[in-house]
Amino acid sequence: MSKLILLRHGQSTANAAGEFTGWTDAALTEIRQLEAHKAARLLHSADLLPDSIHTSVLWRSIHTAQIVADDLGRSWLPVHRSWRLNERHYGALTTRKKSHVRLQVGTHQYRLWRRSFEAPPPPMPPDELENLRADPRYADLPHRTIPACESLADVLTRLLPYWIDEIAAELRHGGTPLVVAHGNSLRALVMHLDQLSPAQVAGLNIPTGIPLCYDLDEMLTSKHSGGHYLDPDTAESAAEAIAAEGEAG
Ligand SMILES: O=C(O)[C@@H](CO)OP(=O)(O)O
Repeated sequence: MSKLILLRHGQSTANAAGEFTGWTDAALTEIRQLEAHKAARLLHSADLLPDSIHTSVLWRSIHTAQIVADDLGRSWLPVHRSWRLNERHYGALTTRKKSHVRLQVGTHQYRLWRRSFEAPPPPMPPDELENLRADPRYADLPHRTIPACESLADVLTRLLPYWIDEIAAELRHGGTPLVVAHGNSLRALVMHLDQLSPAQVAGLNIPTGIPLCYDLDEMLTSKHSGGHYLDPDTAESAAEAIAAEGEAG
């Protein structure tokens, strides 16, 4: 049996401000760095010690992973980074306030953009996309690989090769990888692991800073659908709060 640990980065400044973040870099709020420290404590108490770390190429995932590794006394862990673990590219919604978008386009469209499997948000304007494509962290990628926006289906498509080639390969060799990623890249991964339907994934919200653990058999099938959060009560209320983002007012 293998163990997989998933962790959404600690709450970022953009999360706190109620903005769509996507591929922009947002720092962890000072107070929310505590979430990363708490995640390490939970892992330590559960005796769940990762032997490798996978992050996206976005700061909030990189910084959270570093705090967790340091707190576990495992700063030496091998770290693998990939744009394939990035947050969903929110296109033209990036940096916009969620509540403003909902008021502008209506609740139905807002929810479709935010949580449906198929609906992509409107594309990022060409000049902003050019800037993104010029970012050195994406220098090795063909320009057409950097999208102007992504649906959750697009995220799943770009994430699966990394899951198969890197994370699943490690699990098959008995490793315990810690994947520190984002609300929507983790929704896509959980959808794959738990074989969720598009309707089911629409209701799935991943809280920040609480490790979600999966026990997987040799076929990498989960023993318990949904895995288990190391702090289930907090995870439940935090997931409800995330579902409600942008809905008030
Ligand atoms: O802003 C974003 O990129 C994500 C969270 O990281 O937001 P949401 O939960 O609304 O998909």
